[in-house]
Amino acid sequence: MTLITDVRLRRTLDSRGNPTVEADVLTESGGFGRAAAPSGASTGEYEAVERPPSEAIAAAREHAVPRLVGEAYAGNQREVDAVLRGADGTDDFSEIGANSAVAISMAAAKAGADVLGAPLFQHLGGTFRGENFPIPLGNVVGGGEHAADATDIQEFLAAPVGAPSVEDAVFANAAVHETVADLLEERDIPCGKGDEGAWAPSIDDAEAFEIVDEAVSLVAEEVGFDIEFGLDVAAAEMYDAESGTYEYSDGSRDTDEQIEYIADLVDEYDLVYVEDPLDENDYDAFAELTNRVGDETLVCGDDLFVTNTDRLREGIDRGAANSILIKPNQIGTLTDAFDAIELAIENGYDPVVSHRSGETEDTTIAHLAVATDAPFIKTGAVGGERTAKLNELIRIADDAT
Ligand SMILES: C=C(OP(=O)(O)O)C(=O)O
Ligand SMILES: [Mg+2]
Repeated sequence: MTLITDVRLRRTLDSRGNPTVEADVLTESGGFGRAAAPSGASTGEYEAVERPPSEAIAAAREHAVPRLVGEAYAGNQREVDAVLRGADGTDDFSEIGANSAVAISMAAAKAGADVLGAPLFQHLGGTFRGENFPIPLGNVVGGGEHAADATDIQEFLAAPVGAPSVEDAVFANAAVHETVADLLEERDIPCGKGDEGAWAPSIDDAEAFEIVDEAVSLVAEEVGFDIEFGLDVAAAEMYDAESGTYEYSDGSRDTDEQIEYIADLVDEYDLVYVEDPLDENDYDAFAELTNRVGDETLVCGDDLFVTNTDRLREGIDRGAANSILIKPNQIGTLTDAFDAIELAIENGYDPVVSHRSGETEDTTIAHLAVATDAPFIKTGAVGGERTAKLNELIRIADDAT
């Protein structure tokens, strides 16, 4: 019944106004799934390859579609994803593009769920999925590669760790976002927004810490539960391999100084989450920082692990980080993302399912997070392509109770 009868691919717009790949998967018994690929700006060196959408679509039509139509079953996700890998024939999806691969993979999952008449999270997670909902990490101030002339640190993320429900958590993050705007206004700091909808003021990181710290405290007091915050440093973007230093607007830090700096920030602001605090090639420095602050905070590898089980295994062996960011398009298929989540959980690493800075209305990651019982999801705080996922989480929670 879930035999794939058609795969349609087209170019659509992402949230940055760039073209992306959208896929429709149709099945024999009338199942339908549609999904679109997101796109990163601060991409990791070891990510699967995103090809220009028109090239990715042409290559997928030539190599993948004929092997799927009339051949593979949308209800069998591992089979669909194995066909995608086989049709591509490379390690990094450089033939059909990880953007075509992930769009087809996610659309097939939705078509499989549609045939069953089950919500996607149920199809992906099965009867024995967990009962928990992820805590959303909401980007409220940012810069780096996501906004010009703003903070060096890419993302300041509200973390409503004490929220009694996913709905309360989502609204708390939006309230922190709004409170940040009030505090900026009080200080006469004009600002626009970055790619993910976070405020992107032209201030230094020290001032951003003050403002976000105050905003989370004010909102926590108002809502009556604990809200902390965390960071995506995206340190690979500021690392200069030649000099071995991290380049900030106000000077450089060598690796030891960077470790010291991050450890001090964790202590000073009780950070609950620190993503990519060090360069993507420096497992040793990640291990050293994890050793120092890993009991107090999540040290998360995004560019470090790129949702890749080989890189995660290396991290586990070396004690680098205690958390992994999961971005399906970094690796190309839902199967690969699932395997990375399972490997993480088996080894005590917290998976954090994540959006990209260039997004679409697609809500697959909300279902993936619930299906796998991931403790966190990072998908912004405001903005249509971000609220698409946040509102889907609220709907899933509503349906599940
Ligand atoms: C979401 C992120 O940004 P991008 O999609 O640009 O990699 C990130 O770095 O975690
Ligand atoms: Mg990141």
